[in-house]
Amino acid sequence: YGLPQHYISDAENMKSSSFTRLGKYKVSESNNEYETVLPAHTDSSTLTILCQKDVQGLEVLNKTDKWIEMEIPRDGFVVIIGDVLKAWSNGRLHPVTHRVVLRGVKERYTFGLFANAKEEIKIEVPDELVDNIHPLRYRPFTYGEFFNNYVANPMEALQFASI
Ligand SMILES: O=C(O)CCC(=O)C(=O)O
Ligand SMILES: [Fe+2]
Repeated sequence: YGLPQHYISDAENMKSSSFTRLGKYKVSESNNEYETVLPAHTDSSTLTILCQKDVQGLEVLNKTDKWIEMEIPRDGFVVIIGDVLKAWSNGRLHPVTHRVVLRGVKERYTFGLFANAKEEIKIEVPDELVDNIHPLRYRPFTYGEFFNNYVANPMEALQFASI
């Protein structure tokens, strides 16, 4: 996108509050139907990296609003763009809406790395990503400001900073 190869920002300078999470999803024994165990959402991270053990279940929403079942390979990872990276990239990178649906009674385990900036870190579109064809779409904001909006309204979390 025209950025220098090494773009150093505050968030890159380890001022992060990234975390990992081990997830366990289980359906009730009595339920033989498909069950949505994690509702549709986009991530509040900058970037999420996920792997899982054996049981599939991740689904992503495509451009025509169809749910697509992801097949995560045994030793593979899924990389999901978070809302923050959408703003940071001036709208070039797109956070995918995703959910977890279980189709059997076997529990599903996932392990995720959620890359996040600390609350006080400013998310600001680099000048290189703004030009006549790509006018500035998001004003600068702190991660904390974003997160408050995400909690209040997860599906429109970037609205507050949209220009
Ligand atoms: O467990 C998964 O496959 C997805 C988890 C997820 O989307 C999340 O924790 O935000
Ligand atoms: Fe997610």
